[in-house]
Amino acid sequence: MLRWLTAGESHGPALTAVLEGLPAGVRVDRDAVEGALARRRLGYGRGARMSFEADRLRFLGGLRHGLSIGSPLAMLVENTEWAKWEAVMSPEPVPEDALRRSDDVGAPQELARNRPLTRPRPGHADLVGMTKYGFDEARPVLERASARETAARVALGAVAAAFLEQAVGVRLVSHTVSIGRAGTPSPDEDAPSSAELPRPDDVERLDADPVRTLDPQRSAAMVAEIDAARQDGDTLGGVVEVLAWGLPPGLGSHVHWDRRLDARLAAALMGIQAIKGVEVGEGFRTAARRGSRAHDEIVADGQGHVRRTTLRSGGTEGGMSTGEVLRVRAAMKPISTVPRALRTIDTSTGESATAIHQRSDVCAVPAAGVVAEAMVALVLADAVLEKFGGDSVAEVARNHAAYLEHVPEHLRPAPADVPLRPDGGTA
Ligand SMILES: Cc1cc2nc3c(=O)[nH]c(=O)nc-3n(C[C@H](O)[C@H](O)[C@H](O)COP(=O)(O)O)c2cc1C
Ligand SMILES: C=C(O[C@@H]1CC(C(=O)O)=C[C@@H](OP(=O)(O)O)[C@H]1O)C(=O)O
Repeated sequence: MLRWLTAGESHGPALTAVLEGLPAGVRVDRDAVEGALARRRLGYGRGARMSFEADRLRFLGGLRHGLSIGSPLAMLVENTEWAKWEAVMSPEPVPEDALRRSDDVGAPQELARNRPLTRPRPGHADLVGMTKYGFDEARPVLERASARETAARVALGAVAAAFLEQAVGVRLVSHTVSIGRAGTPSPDEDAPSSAELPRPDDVERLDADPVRTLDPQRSAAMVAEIDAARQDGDTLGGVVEVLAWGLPPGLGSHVHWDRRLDARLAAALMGIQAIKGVEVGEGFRTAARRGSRAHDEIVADGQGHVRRTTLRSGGTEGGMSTGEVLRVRAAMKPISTVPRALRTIDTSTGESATAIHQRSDVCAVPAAGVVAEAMVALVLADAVLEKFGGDSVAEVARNHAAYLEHVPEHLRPAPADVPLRPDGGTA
C-alpha cells in the first residue's frame, strides 16, 4: 500500500510531502522532481506569483545516495515568498506590532497584507471554510485551499512516476484538451487512435507549447481565448488528459467498488482544487452513443496478441486496466478569483460587497494537467504495489514479469504503442 500526505500553507514557510510504502531501490533524481515542479509552473495565463517564486526542494528522509530505502520519503518544497509573509503566516505567535495594518487604498504591501479578508470569493473555499471552522476572516481557509499545495503533490507524483518506470516500465504524459470553448471535442468525434495520442517522449514538445498541446491550431485558439478573458477581466477553465503507456492488464478489481481502478483515479483527480468532472476514456460522450460505437472490440492481431480496435474505454473495463493505453480526463472550473469581481457579502457586516481580488491566475489549466499526471502516477503506483507487491524495485519487477509470463500467450495484450492496422492487426 502506498500512502501520501501533504502539509503546508500557500504563504507559509514550506510545503511538506510524505510518501509511505515506497519500495527500496527506486532511483529518485533531484532533476526529475525539480523538472516536474518546473513543469507545473508553466502555462499561458498563470499569474504574477509564478514568475517570481521558485520551488526549492529538499529531501528530508527515505533516500540514501539517491535511492529509496523503504522508509517514508519526506520532501520539503520551500515557498520563496515566505519572507514577505513571515508575520501574517507565522506558525508561532508574533508581537502585535508585527501585524500592523492599513485599510487605506494604496497602503504599502506589508500593511495591506495584514488586512482581514472578509469578502469571500464565490467559487473558492473562503465562505464555507470560515463558517465551518469558525474563523472571522478567510485567510486561514484560503491559505490551505490554495492550489499552491499541488506543488507537494507534483513532487510526490514524480517519485511515483520514477517507481512506475523503473519497476514495470509504465510512463505517463499529460496534455491540455481544451481551454474555455477552444479545443472542445465535438460530441460526434470518435476516440483518437493510439497514433494520434501524445506519448511520454512528447513531453518536451508539450512543455514548449504555451498551453501544453501538440496541435498548433488548437494551441493558438486557446491562447486567444485566454487573451480575450484577460482583457474582459475574466477567468477560464478547461479540460486536461493524462495517458499512461505500458500498463499490464489487471490493475484494480471488479470485485468491490473501492478497488476499482477507475473509481480510484476519479477520486484522486476530483481531489485536485477546481476539478469538477472526470472522464475515463470517452466518458460523457459514450453515454450518447449506441453500444456498437461505444466499446472496444477484441481482436487477435495475427502476431499472437490480443488487441482492441479502438481506445474508447480509456483502458479500463470492470474497474481493471485492460493493458491498452489508459486515458483519463479532468474538467477544471474557471479560476474563482475573478478580476471583474463577483458579488458577495462582507462577513463582518452582512452587507453586500464585491469579492476580494488580489493577483491571480487567469487560467491554470496547463498546470492542472501536470498535477493530474502526478495524481494518476500515485494511484497507479499504489495499484501496481497492490497487484505485484514487493519491498524492492527488483522484487516488484520480478513479480510483474512472472504474472505476465503466466498470462496464456494468446491472451497477452500487444504493447499499447504498437500501431493498430485498420483491419485490427498490428503493423
Ligand atoms: C494549478 C491551479 C492553480 C490555481 N490558481 C488559482 C488562482 O490563482 N486563483 C484562484 O482563485 N484559484 C486558483 N485555483 C483554483 C482554486 O484553488 C479553487 O478554485 C479552489 O480550491 C476552489 O475550488 P474547489 O471548489 O474545487 O475546491 C487554482 C487551481 C489549480 C489546480
Ligand atoms: C502559488 C500557486 O498558485 C496559487 C494558487 C491560488 C489558489 O487560490 O489556488 C492562488 C494564487 O496564489 P496567490 O494568491 O498567492 O497569488 C496562485 O498563485 C502555485 O501554484 O504555486
